[in-house]
Amino acid sequence: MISGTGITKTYRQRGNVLGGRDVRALRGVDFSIPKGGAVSFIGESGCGKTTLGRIIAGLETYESGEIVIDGTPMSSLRPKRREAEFRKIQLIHQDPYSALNPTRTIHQTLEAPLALRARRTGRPSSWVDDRAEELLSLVGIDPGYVLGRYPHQLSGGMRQRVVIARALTVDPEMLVADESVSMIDVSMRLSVLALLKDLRERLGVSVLFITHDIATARYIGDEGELYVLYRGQVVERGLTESVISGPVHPYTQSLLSAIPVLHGLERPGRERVVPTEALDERHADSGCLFARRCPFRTERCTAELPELMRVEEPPIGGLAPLPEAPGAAPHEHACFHPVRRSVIPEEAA
Ligand SMILES: Nc1ncnc2c1ncn2[C@@H]1O[C@H](COP(=O)(O)OP(=O)(O)OP(=O)(O)O)[C@@H](O)[C@H]1O
Repeated sequence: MISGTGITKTYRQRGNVLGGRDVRALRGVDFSIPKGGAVSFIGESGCGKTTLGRIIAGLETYESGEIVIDGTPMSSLRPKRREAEFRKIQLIHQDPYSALNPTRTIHQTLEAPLALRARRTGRPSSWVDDRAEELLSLVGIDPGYVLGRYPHQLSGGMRQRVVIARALTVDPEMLVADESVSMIDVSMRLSVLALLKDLRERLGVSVLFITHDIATARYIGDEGELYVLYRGQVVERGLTESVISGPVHPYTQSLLSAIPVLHGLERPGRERVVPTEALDERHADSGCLFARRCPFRTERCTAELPELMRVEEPPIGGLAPLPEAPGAAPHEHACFHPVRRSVIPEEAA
């Protein structure tokens, strides 16, 4: 289990000739990713998803808050032990062209981390080759075909699978896939998604998926949880299905309203929400961060910052909430005027 509380991150812009301001990338984010779980972070460009993913993978510093891995707070550990804990979380580089060393064969690429692991765990050196073959088979490629080849001799899809196999060499507990920084094409994207789903089921590894595409989040996390980020704050979270079928925060509703309609088969949701203006980082930092763009804002919204709170029962607005399974993540939102709206495309009559 990997969790975080109150994570904040500011990128300082000292000496910026353009007179830029510090960027508050994360403003006190809490999250919890259960063992074997599927969690997606979504939000538009600049909301802080990549920063959060990199912090969770131990690749970025943060000013305040705490990351806890399997019950151990990371701030309590010395750097070497902390590094070892963060190794349980592997970021999958989504650009398969630059993620692999072009001068090394696939065998060499996998051999280095496996040999280190064999030494640490007292395994015989023959284990290294066996495990390399096993991992390649696990990600769906023929070891005999790829082991002696260099990255440029493989297709993009194969390279992507090798990258995932390399992440698996350390037996991680969690894979972090940041799609927002990826340059992979649609067909490759789908096969990576399917592979991650499969690995989650077969190995029990948890998957954190970072994307701006809500449909992708729905596919990867159909049994998992969805976190919607806006300007460094979680504005809504809960079971993916619950958030997608009954969003209560106007920002989530605006993301869902933008899902394209299948012409002739669907019609737009009846209560689609369109922000009143474009995202602007210079918008005020006081009150609700979405207030300036929200069609439903009131005076309270521009004066006070709403904290995450549980979606109330009985239903708010016209739509009934999904029943919550015992022990399931509660559906929460940060809005003073939560109303369920029918925003996703509906079947055409
Ligand atoms: N190294 C950096 N130095 C300064 N500002 C940064 C740096 N990295 C990110 N930022 C800023 O922090 C904010 C959050 O960035 P981040 O990349 O985490 O967002 P994101 O939601 O992942 O966006 P995208 O989908 O475009 O990758 C943005 O305003 C971004 O410009």
